[in-house]
Amino acid sequence: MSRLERAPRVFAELGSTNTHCKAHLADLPDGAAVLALRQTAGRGRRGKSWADTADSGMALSFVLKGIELRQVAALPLCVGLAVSEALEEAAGCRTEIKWPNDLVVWGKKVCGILCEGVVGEETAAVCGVGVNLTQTAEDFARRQLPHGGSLLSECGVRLAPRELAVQVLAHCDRRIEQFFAQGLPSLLPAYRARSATLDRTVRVLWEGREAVGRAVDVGEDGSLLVEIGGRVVPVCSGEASVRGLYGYR
Ligand SMILES: O=C(O)CCCC[C@@H]1SC[C@@H]2NC(=O)N[C@@H]21
Repeated sequence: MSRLERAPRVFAELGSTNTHCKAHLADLPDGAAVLALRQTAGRGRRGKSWADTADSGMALSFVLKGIELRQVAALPLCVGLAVSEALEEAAGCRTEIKWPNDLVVWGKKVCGILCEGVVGEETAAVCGVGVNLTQTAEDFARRQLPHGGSLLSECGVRLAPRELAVQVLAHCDRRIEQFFAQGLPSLLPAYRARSATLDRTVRVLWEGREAVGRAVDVGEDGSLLVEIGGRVVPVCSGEASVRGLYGYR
């Protein structure tokens, strides 16, 4: 029995699939999935925008109801792993995971994930997945996104959003079931094996301060463990921004 809808509800245009799911949460069942063929006000992490995906990307969100708030913090890693696996299957191209859940190929970001907790009568999460499908290097250069890439520009593969969404939902379903049954620690070996961050020198920015250290592991709660000045410090994704010094943003 699958929890996530296998065939998403398809809209020709939405502002943001995440915003749509949050606004219609009461009417959407647990596991509902929404795909927009064009997104006019896509949202990214840390209040950033996620550019229009008309004909060039996949904008997909799904709803998880009855989730505990503490689980929402670890969910992005689970979804990042699942989408990385889905892209490998669909595009035949290995994506690495930049902690917590940006997916990169050759250091270029091809997918961003935004998981948001919603507190109401019952706690829910809305997870949004944006995949760059067909943009060219020139498109990213024009938009001043030197670290942006697409599955076409980095892997040479042209995928259609509807078909990819079905594969992404199948992989998310499997990993989310594991996440709820066995917890994040059971996913960490597979997550670590795809990490673009571990064993790298990283710059951690939080509350206006900056420190350079080495990313040594991911904790059981999903925090990044960074060795700074001989001490291992857990960094939570909600609190700090982590940038790799080499190879990726
Ligand atoms: O890298 C990021 O900052 C996260 C980007 C998440 C983009 C996706 S596209 C589908 C869903 N709807 C949104 O408005 N955002 C997410």
